[in-house]
Amino acid sequence: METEDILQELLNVEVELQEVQEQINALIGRQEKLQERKSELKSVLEACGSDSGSASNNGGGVGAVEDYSGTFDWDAEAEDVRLNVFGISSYRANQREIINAIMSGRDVLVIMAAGGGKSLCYQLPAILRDGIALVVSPLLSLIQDQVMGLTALGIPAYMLTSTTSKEDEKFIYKALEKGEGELKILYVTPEKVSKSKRFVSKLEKCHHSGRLSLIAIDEAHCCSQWGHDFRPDYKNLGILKTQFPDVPTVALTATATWKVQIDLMEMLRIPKCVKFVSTVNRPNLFYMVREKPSVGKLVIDEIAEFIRGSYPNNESGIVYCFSRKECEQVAKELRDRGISADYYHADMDVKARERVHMRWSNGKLQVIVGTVAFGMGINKPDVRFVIHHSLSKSMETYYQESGRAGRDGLPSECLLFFRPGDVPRQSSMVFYENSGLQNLYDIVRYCQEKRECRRKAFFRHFAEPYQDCNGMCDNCAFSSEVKEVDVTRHAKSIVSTLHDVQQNDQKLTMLQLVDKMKRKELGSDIKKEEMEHLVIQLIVKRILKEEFQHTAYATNAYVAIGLLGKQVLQGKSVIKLDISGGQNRKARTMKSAKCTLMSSDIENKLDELRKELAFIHGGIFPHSLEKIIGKLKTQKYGERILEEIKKCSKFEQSDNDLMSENTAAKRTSEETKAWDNGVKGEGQINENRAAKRQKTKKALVLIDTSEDEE
Ligand SMILES: Nc1ncnc2c1ncn2[C@@H]1O[C@H](COP(=O)(O)OP(=O)(O)OP(=O)(O)O)[C@@H](O)[C@H]1O
Repeated sequence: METEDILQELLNVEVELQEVQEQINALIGRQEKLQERKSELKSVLEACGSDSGSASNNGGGVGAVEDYSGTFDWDAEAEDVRLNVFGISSYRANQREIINAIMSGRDVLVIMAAGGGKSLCYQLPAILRDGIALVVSPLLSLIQDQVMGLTALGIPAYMLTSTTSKEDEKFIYKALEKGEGELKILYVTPEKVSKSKRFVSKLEKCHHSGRLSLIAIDEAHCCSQWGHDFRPDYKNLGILKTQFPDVPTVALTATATWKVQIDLMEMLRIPKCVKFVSTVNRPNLFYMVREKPSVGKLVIDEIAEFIRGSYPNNESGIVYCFSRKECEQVAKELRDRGISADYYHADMDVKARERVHMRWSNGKLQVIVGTVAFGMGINKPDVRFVIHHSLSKSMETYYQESGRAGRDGLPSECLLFFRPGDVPRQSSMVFYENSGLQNLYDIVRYCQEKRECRRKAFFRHFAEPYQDCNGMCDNCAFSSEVKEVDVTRHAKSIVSTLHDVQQNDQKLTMLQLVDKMKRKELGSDIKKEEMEHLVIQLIVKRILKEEFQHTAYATNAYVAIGLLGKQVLQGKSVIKLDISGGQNRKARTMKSAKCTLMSSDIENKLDELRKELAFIHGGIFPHSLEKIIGKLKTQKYGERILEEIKKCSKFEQSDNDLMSENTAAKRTSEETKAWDNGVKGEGQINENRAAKRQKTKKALVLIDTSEDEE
């Protein structure tokens, strides 16, 4: 054998070995994913076997389900606090059970969708139990909101953060150490626990004298590196359980995949916690995806048209953008089109950000155009639309971001603009994260889906059984003409083109590849945009793959042949591409959708509203009532809700004063029934109302003050 031949064969063997190694890596990755999915499906099966909303015990061994819905010693007192302190007429799903589990001294994990009412689950036991409850929360703004709300309800709540005055700090430390002064709920950031020895030592003293009532960890998904908001200081919170093993710990989050749940239970050292998982479904959100025009100005035209058409009365919304520069540009262009919009991103100084946030919260600004920095801590309940100018980095992030719409339970819209060209921008940011590319490709699949219910993707992602969408997504609400085109020939040509390119030691970006393909005669029977979709689809299916190269200023994404590329070249795969007919996607909005929508959810919402209004009939002032009515008028189902409000509003006096108690006699029979179901007699009810009116007034004063400050 000639030396040259040997060298050639050696080279071939090395190349093949490299290929085999790549395949092994990919298969190991796939194996991990499948293992994870297997466990998720098993837990779904378990959940299906038991009643939904029931508690599962992670202790293993003994019966998997515990019942916290029965009667308990503290029932009457809990009802009393719920009604008289929080002014809440009835529990929502799982709240009572969670409260009972905490009261029973158990560690608890609560997974409840945004706006579901997680705060009450730890705040109510904090009041019932003797001593001080410690709440760890990730953001100052969240803490401030909570403390302000609790203070308005007359609950002694404080925060110990960088903004706390010396005087308050002294008061808090005295309360912890000596039990002096009135302190029931103390909010801190995770940094306080992990970095302040002084604080932890005071906490130890508090515990030592039996006055640490419970520990609540809000936004607990921040513990996990697999979650979407990992915060290193959350990792150290496990010391709380180690130091205070007998104090019930409750971890709360809106979303946690199975992997995140395992991770956070380990981090917080609560392996035997009772788990309450409520559905991730947000039935009031209408999900839709639109093809994003390649010309930037046309995208803004569409966004502006959507806002003007569906939300002409200054209803609040958020537009999420990929970059800071894009935020500023989009906000300006929306303003040029007559929409009151401003931007929010991490590059602004804190004061400027707060100002924008405040104007938006007060309804003085209709739209915030933000990066992901505009995230956790947004408590505005009446956000009617969330628009994604470009795709998020994962299903989980999209669920969170779009979930900022409709926290008040009223119908709201989530619109995502997708174009394949946005994928490499995202992938070059996330490829180094744990499962970053896989997560991105999951949402790409969601965006490219033209038939399947959008909710199905969420249920699949969070390993939950499917629930009816009730026509609340574009794919369910509108019949669409989708053509399935056989593009095997094109796929083969793409792979062989890339093969030639790689042979010549060259690289192509996605757009360069598409251009090259379009120049070939073969590509001419599908449009350029369709070719882009095809390339992205081939990447998601591992026929192609993305490769990344760093320069001094950026990371560039290139397309290469993927694990399954050879199969296509050998003619072993058939590739199909869904192509939409010529429907006008702009006409696809919730307003025009014929959804059979969520009658039961609307009924629940009405019921809650009815009870609430009957309860605070004198506390709602005519101008705020007008505001609610104005907002609801533009809403689907608004008319129904409006009628209900009007029914209740006959109790209102025309001036801003409180209603005289004798008008209570005019309550409708339904409202009377709601009251009869309550625990109190009429005298007590009147007292409740008076208390609630006071609280409402107090809260309004607080809001007014903050507006003045602005
Ligand atoms: N049982 C109930 N009946 C009526 N309103 C309730 C009930 N429980 C909570 N709420 C109200 O629902 C709203 C949302 O509650 P909360 O802020 O606790 O939600 P959350 O689950 O923490 O949401 P997020 O994850 O978005 O912060 C609040 O205005 C709260 O007062």
